[in-house]
Amino acid sequence: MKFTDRIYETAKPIWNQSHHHPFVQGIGHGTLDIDKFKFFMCQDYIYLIDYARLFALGSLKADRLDVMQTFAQMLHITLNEEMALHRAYAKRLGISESELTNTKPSPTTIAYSSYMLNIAQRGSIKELLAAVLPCAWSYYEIGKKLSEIPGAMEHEWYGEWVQMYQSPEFGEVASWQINLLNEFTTFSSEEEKNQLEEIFLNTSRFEYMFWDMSYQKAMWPLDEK
Ligand SMILES: Cc1ncc(CN)c(N)n1
Repeated sequence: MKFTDRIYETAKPIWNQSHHHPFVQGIGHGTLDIDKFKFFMCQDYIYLIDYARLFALGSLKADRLDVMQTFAQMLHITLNEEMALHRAYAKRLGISESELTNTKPSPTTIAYSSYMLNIAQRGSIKELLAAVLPCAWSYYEIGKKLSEIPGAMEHEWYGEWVQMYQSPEFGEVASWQINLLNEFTTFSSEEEKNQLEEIFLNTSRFEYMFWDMSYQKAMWPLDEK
């Protein structure tokens, strides 16, 4: 059994809950409150800035030129293609680019980005891959599932989002990461595999929390006025 098949099976209950979350279902059925989507887009934009840094770190840590190139390509796609979707949405939603970049991160965004960056800075390239993999893989899976809902790809607000994440180009990013992680873990001990699985589960949990945070538009639970 491939290592990624094993961790996919373990994470399935978490991924199922993400898929059935009202935020995700609201995108697919076109019923999501636009203010929640706006909140998500702003938080996701600043999340992606840190997410892109992980690919830069992957390129730095790689000891093979082809792996460096792959990480560099993923960095390019995130900064110039995925984030272009957010910039285009922001324009339509009346959010300026500086407002978008200067979004104040929510506690969940801080926790998720910090966790990933910590793993990427302190850990091995395998740990870095285990941390980023749920991001591309689960979004591709969600995009594919939502694209099967009649009208989801044509929705005036959420159609472009579904189109982007179900696209073969986005699926290729997930496949790159899956193949690399399988290759790098060929000779890993059971102990190392367990550690990598735990990282994969943690970022899968953070993915669920990100949907929920967006649905609740959850910032700090404090009144500072
Ligand atoms: C929180 C989150 N996770 C994953 C992705 C897909 N790169 C994203 N845009 N945002």
